[in-house]
Parts: sequence; structure tokens; C-alpha cells
Amino acid sequence: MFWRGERDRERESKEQNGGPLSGQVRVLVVGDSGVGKTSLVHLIIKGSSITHPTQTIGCTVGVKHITYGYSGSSSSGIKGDAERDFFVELWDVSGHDRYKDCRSLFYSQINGIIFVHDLSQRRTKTSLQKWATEITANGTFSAPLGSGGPFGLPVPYIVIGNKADIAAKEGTRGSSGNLVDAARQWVEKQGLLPSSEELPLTESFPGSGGLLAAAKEARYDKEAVVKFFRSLIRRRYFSDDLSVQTPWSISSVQRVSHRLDEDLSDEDQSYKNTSSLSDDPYKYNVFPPLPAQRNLTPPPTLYPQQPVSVSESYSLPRFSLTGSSEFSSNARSKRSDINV
Ligand SMILES: Nc1nc2c(ncn2[C@@H]2O[C@H](COP(=O)(O)OP(=O)(O)OP(=O)(O)O)[C@@H](O)[C@H]2O)c(=O)[nH]1
Repeated sequence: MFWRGERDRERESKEQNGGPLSGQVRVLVVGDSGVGKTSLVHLIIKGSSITHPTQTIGCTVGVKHITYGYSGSSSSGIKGDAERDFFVELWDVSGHDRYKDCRSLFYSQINGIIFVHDLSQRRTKTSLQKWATEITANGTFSAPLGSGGPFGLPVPYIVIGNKADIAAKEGTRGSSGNLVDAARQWVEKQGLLPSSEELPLTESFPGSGGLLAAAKEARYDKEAVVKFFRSLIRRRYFSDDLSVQTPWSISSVQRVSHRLDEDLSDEDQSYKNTSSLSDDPYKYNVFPPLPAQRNLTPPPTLYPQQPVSVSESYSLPRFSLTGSSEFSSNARSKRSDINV
């Protein structure tokens, strides 16, 4: 294919400037049906809201391009030596129950997870633990952390509470219509239970302050999400960072999400690696495996990339190594669904 040839030529050219060009990390995006996963993925990749998302069939994959700066042992001064392209695959898994029995197909070689819930539907947050348990039980993981996190999750995650616009209008912290939630709210109103944590069944997902988003209004905490992606890249490709304690849940203090058009400046600076590795740090394949990785099949490389067995209609979005730093397939309708 033409695009592939172009890419190969560019890769060869960059490799002449020092080492492999790029790599990728895989991030699952999970949560109940209708919480806004597809809307968020579209926002993260395209930078704009999607007007009419359709229900995800099985899983769709979007790709976000990120450059990762490195100021280690490279001395050439050529930009290509100091930055590399990485691709964050966002696997948007359908939350619908009809795919429950087969969606574990998509839980493969996971580097990180974005859990999404709907702030106006409290039960969608409660059910995140169900998602975590399912992924832990059925998934395979790349660059896993040393010991199990909440629900046994072996990779970092973030939690995003979406539909902040609705929650704000309703002036609630999330009313699901669930009887337990209704009871909790009544009890709280009576002043009988100031610390509402005593009531069972409406558990919150542990370990994260959570991020807020309103995907429909193109609002999310871009900086926090990009930092999360970078931390996954760092974990997978820069071995010296693996000695650093990485929290299970990459969380930040809850903050008001900002508009996407507040573009990040100098994103790479915050993750410049200043270690003194003597070899080319981008030859990530030569690093010894992590203790936790030794028994695992090596993660797939970017070239070629067909991570799952899929129907004929499925294709990963084309990668472009020039132009915009954010891209994916053009629109949800053009992102080929994996039909399962
Ligand atoms: N008000 C509001 N609606 C939203 C927001 N995000 C998504 N929606 C709407 O919620 C509905 C479901 O959004 P999707 O993005 O398809 O949800 P999903 O989680 O991908 O759903 P599944 O594909 O069934 O798993 C759509 O009608 C969206 O327009 C938001 O931030 N605010």
C-alpha cells in the first residue's frame, strides 16, 4: 500500500538518525454503555466533540500520536534524535451487555486503562469494579507493575467522570435512580449520616480522585490524560523509569476540566529523561525485560500491527508520520468496527 511505503521510507530515514522510530502503547477504554466512551475517545483524538455517536459494535480502535522527548545521551542535536513518535491505541470497548461474553477478545497486551463513568448515573461508577475484575481475570498485560492493584489490576489506570454538564445542571453528585442511592441521599438530607460512606452497595472506585469531563462540550483534562499516556510510554520503553514507583491509579486532584483549545505547550518537557544511559535509549527492544514481563509474550510492535483476529471490514487507522499530531480514523462512522 502506498501509505505504508511512505511510512517505511520515513522510518528508514529517521532510523538513520538513530534507532527505531516509534512505538505504541495500548489503552483500554471501558465503562457501562452510554457513559460516553466513544465521545471521549473522539475528543481525545480529534480534539472536538462528536455530534451523533452510534453505539459501539464490539470495539473500535482510535490512535493518538504523541511525541516523547528525550534528552539523554544523544549528542547529535538533531531533533529526530531527541524526539520519537509514539502511538497510543485507544481501544473503545462496547459497554453493552450483548458483548459481555466475547469482549475479553480485546483485553490483550494492555498497557493502561481509562475507566469512564457517567456523573449523572451513579451506578455507572459502582460498576467500574466489575469492569476491573473482568479485565484482571481475562486480560494480558504489557509492562505490568510488580504487584496487583485494586481488583488485581496490574497496569496503571485513570478514572474519568463524564457528562459533567448534566451533573452540573442537575446539581447532584450523581443520581442514578437506584433505590440505594435514593436512600443514601434521603439519609444524608436528614443529617443522619454525614459520612455517607457507611451505606453499602454504592461503592466508589478506589484509588483515584478522578477526572471530570463533558465530552459533548469538548471539555476534558487534556493535560492529565496526556500525562497518563506519557507515563505508559515511559513505563514500556524507558527501563530506567521502571524503578520509579508508579501508582496504580494515576490521579490528580479533581479539577475543573479545561477546554481543548487550551493547547498544551511544551508537553514534552515534563517528561524529559535525563538519565545517563550510554546506549541509544530508543533501541527499546534491547532492554532486558522487567521481572514481571519475563514470562510474557513480548508485546506486539508497531510494524506490522494487527493485534486481533478480526473481520474483513476491520482496519486500523492509517498512521501518518507528518502533519497533525492528533489523528485517527476520520470519524466514528469511518472507524471500522470489529464485528463480533
Ligand atoms: N450531556 C452529555 N451527553 C454526552 C456526553 N458524552 C456523551 N454524551 C452522550 O451520551 C450518549 C452515549 O455516548 P457514547 O459516546 O456513544 O457512549 P459509549 O460509552 O461509547 O456507549 P457504548 O458504545 O454503548 O458503550 C450519546 O448520546 C452522547 O452524545 C457529555 O459529556 N454530556
